[in-house]
Amino acid sequence: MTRRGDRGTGRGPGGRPPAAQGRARPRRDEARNAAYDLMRAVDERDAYANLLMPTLLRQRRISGRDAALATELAYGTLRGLGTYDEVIAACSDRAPEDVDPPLLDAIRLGVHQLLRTRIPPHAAVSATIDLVRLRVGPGPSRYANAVLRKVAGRTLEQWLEIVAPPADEDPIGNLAVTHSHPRWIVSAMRDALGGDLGETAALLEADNERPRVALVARPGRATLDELVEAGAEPAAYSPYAAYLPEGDPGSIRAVGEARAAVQDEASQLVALALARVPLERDRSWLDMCAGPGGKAGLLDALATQREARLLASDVQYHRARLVWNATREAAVVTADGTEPAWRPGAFDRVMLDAPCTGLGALRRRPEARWRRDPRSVPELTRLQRHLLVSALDAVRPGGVVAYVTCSPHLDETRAVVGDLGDRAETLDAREYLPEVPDLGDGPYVQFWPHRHGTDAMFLALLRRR
Ligand SMILES: C[S@@+](CC[C@H](N)C(=O)[O-])C[C@H]1O[C@@H](n2cnc3c(N)ncnc32)[C@H](O)[C@@H]1O
Repeated sequence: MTRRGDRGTGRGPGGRPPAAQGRARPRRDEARNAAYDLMRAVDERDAYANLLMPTLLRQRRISGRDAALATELAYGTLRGLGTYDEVIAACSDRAPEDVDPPLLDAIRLGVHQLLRTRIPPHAAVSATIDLVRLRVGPGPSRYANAVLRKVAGRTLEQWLEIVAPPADEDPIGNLAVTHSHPRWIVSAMRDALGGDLGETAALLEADNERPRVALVARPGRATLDELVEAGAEPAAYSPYAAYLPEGDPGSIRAVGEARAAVQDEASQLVALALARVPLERDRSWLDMCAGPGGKAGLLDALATQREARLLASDVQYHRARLVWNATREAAVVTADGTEPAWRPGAFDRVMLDAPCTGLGALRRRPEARWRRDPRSVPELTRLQRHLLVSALDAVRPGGVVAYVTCSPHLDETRAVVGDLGDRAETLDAREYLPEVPDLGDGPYVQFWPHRHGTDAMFLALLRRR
């Protein structure tokens, strides 16, 4: 990382301190410095913003409004940088990719403040210039100043009129720039939404919102009332879900004791749908890709209530350990689902929550959309098909497999479950979630952030013939 002094001495020509050049000594703003450090860690070390931010705030003892500001600035800038780079390009004689990354990140932070926050423009510019002087150097601050002053001359809407391709000529490009998503993701979302561009725009907008914190009360181990007493509000669909408007979920007793947990509502509902399919024999369940254990935690609780047993497995040891912590009665193993460690036909129900691009959870990981690579899709779909064949081998004839992805990409969803021949009967999964509206045309279920306030999770229920 470029540190103060790497690029400049902090002193003006002739050894004069910067204050002597007509500008006061730059002020160190803790919130903006934390946001900036987070962005640099994402760029340089492939850090996960949502994992690093709480640590960074704790280490620096940043709390309250400053913590909220640092988080908003960092996450908002990471989400919005597709739009911001187009604006920066229009205000500079250098393309963003030719700007030194530490300087570019600082300018992006400034653009975010100017175009998407209520911070007064003069404060946004001067705070950013201070940040550049402190962290990048006095020379680059002149360039940053020139760019930001141009950016400040227009609103976001006015800039979009200039920098976004016209919607009638290039609808995907228009949505990509307007809502700050890579083009290939916009195309994939549009396809999954049946070509509806208006709905695609609503989805992309929802991806730019921070998701609410959803909790699950694992049945038989915690109650919704317990979560409500701790300040949560019952959710719309899942009988086990509540949303926590504020506060640290870890401080809720039931969460601390693993009787409840943080879990997206759609994740709860796909597990519930699998458990709801009526079966004559119902003793033995498998969660094939269980780490870190969100769905396994709920399946384990549901299985225990009806005296069935769950085997939870993951190919990675450290993820299997997390499953161990999330479950109480389940047997947990480290195993590759494509090379089964179990007898064929041993299970009545199998959950296959397959590794995927995660395009359905972009709300949660501000930088994820820029990290995903469309070239990873064919490799993932090969693995998904392989795991699905294995899941169908693992379930007994008449038993049921839930194929789940946290991605609505058609290659990972319909294309994987659509060519099973006569190995399996596809059930209408919507019938097992009657409380949830707008799940699509069936027989599959597709959750959406803009429709349900959940991740964009896909579910197919397949009964082995
Ligand atoms: C989408 S995540 C599962 C999330 C989990 N079901 C939950 O609700 O918390 C996919 C998991 O599949 C695991 N995985 C990837 N390849 C696998 C394989 N060949 N066999 C078993 N697990 C695999 C990954 O380690 C990852 O933990």
